[in-house]
Amino acid sequence: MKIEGKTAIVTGGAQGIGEQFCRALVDHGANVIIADLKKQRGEDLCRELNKQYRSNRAKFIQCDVTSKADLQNTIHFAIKTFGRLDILCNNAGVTEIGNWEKAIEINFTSVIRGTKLAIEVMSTRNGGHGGVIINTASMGAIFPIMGGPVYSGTKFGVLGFSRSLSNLNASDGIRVNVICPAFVRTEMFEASIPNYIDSYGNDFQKKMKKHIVSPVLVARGMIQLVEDDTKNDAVMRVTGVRGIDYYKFQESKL
Ligand SMILES: NC(=O)C1=CN([C@@H]2O[C@H](COP(=O)(O)OP(=O)(O)OC[C@H]3O[C@@H](n4cnc5c(N)ncnc54)[C@H](O)[C@@H]3O)[C@@H](O)[C@H]2O)C=CC1
Ligand SMILES: CC/C=C\C[C@H](O)[C@H](O)/C=C/C=C/C=C\C=C\C(=O)C/C=C\CCC(=O)O
Repeated sequence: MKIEGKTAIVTGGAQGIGEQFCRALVDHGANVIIADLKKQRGEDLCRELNKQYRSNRAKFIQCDVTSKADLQNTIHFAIKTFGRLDILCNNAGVTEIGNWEKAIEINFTSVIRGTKLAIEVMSTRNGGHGGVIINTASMGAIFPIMGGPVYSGTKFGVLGFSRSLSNLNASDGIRVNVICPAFVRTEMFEASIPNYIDSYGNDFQKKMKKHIVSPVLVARGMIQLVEDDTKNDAVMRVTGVRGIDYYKFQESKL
């Protein structure tokens, strides 16, 4: 997909990995809806991007992904503002610390709901332009995480859900891909270090140093998944040891 002129929504776009997704998409000429709970950070990023690119291609909308109405409102805002929706990054996520049920709602249920709502407007069967949906999982969707069993469960869920939509490319013109970053130094990761130390020992930070990746590299991977029309049902890894590569699963026998 040529990104220039297309319209993207990034949930959790106000900071961390999502912020770099928004920066990369605007840099590639997209209109970007920054959807997040964090109004001040989201509006500040929006202002900064529009100033930097002398454009009005970034918009912020306050959105709680656990609210169906907020997700619907975000999608309608994209279409009302830019006339189309081509790219959805279901990126918002939290750790399970303090509220594992909420983590399931945000990391898994909301990714399902956001995907289904976007399909309705993007599908070529409904007069849409087709497009790409990128769901942010984690290397914790490939490897179990002792420090976050529910978190890892939500990411395995995102992986299984997303991979089960591979038929949409042929039927609806929508490619669905998954991005699995390793450790990225963001607020979420910093908050999880005590859990990791409890589970993996005091030398966790030393052991995982080589596994830290930059959010800018994750955004580069996302751009690759959007631009490359051959990428459907792709599971991209973004890791310190291998950089950007693709995880190969055994082919289904069905
Ligand atoms: N940091 C890491 O090591 C890794 C993170 N990930 C995933 O990447 C995604 C982004 O994580 P980070 O940037 O690290 O986290 P972060 O905590 O820095 O940013 C998450 C963003 O999501 C927003 N958010 C949280 N709940 C929300 C809700 N209910 N509605 C709307 N927005 C909401 C937050 O306000 C924040 O702006 C998450 O899905 C996370 O699971 C995946 C692998 C590694
Ligand atoms: C608890 C949630 C807190 C914050 C976010 C998590 O840290 C993040 O989502 C989890 C990351 C988990 C990473 C787990 C393993 C990473 C492994 C590697 O990067 C090694 C890469 C490849 C090894 C296999 C191979 O060499 O082919």
